[in-house]
Amino acid sequence: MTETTPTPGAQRCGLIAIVGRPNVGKSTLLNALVGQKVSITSKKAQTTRHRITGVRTVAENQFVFVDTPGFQTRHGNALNRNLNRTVTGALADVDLVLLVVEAGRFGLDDAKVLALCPKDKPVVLVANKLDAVHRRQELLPWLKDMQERHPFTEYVPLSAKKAADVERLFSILAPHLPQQDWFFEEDALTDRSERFLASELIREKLFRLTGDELPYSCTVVIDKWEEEDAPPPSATPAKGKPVLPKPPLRRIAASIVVEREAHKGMVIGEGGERLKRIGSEARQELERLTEARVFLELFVKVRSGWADSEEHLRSYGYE
Ligand SMILES: Nc1nc2c(ncn2[C@@H]2O[C@H](COP(=O)(O)OP(=O)(O)OP(=O)(O)O)[C@@H](O)[C@H]2O)c(=O)[nH]1
Repeated sequence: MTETTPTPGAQRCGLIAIVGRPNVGKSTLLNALVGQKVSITSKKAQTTRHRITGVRTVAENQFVFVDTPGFQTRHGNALNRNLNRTVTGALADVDLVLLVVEAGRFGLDDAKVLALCPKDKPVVLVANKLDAVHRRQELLPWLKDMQERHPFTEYVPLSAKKAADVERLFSILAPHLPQQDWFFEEDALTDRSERFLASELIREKLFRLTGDELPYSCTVVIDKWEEEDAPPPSATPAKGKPVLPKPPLRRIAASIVVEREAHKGMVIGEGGERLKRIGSEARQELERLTEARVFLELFVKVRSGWADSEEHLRSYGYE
């Protein structure tokens, strides 16, 4: 929702980090806030590994969202150490932190994320999945308990799946943004490249179509990305037929990197059916998002132990 440019000096703009343990609904909230799919949502925990920025401008306020991965508490391997660094790094330079928890619940994992939140910045408690709370009055003692844990700037029970709740969140957050000029054009949505969107989309299809069988440590690497301009309209068009411009073409090759040979089979599926479906669904969505024709080739590679090696992480861009 963008409106007319306000008078200079009245603009507010700030960086907002969305943090929380895995599976509390951070990606769902971000997607609802920025109004376009920039991050993937999945029933599988820990599917958000990248720092993603979404931008939304409402009246004179520009909200710049930084989606951070859940604070990893269970596994100590290099991948997760890397994630924790991302969380701390993302929080160092923001203006506002949204701590997402599930309404009525606050466990050890949530407490660990709260401990990472900066003490000198406003932290808003977003109590998500309100629709799943059947006895609302039971939330009152819980909210009181939360007040005792941290002097949160605001307490916002909501459901990230309800548009009205999400719009209300903007008006709650706006007064906490610093008064400064916008960082982005009014209609900017994300600073992520199409390449990144492509790998995220493939990953989303991968997890959706493999269900719970596949460990979260699988990743997608874009090996080739070629863009061809739209060809000029073909010679003489048939009489009376309009010449429609052809959309540009993207030639993309990507590898799904799995940890074990057995996982490779899961991704490929019987007779290659599953891999075919992952590719075809990702291609269709990419074509819609980029308004280009997409030629997508998918490969599956086994990279044993990659999640444990800092060196591999660097080569896959998890810095
Ligand atoms: N009932 C209900 N479910 C929700 C709501 N918001 C998110 N979910 C569900 O919670 C699950 C996790 O959502 P995500 O948005 O992927 O969670 P996340 O915190 O980004 O997870 P990680 O990527 O693992 O850190 C999904 O199955 C969502 O559909 C909500 O408001 N109500």
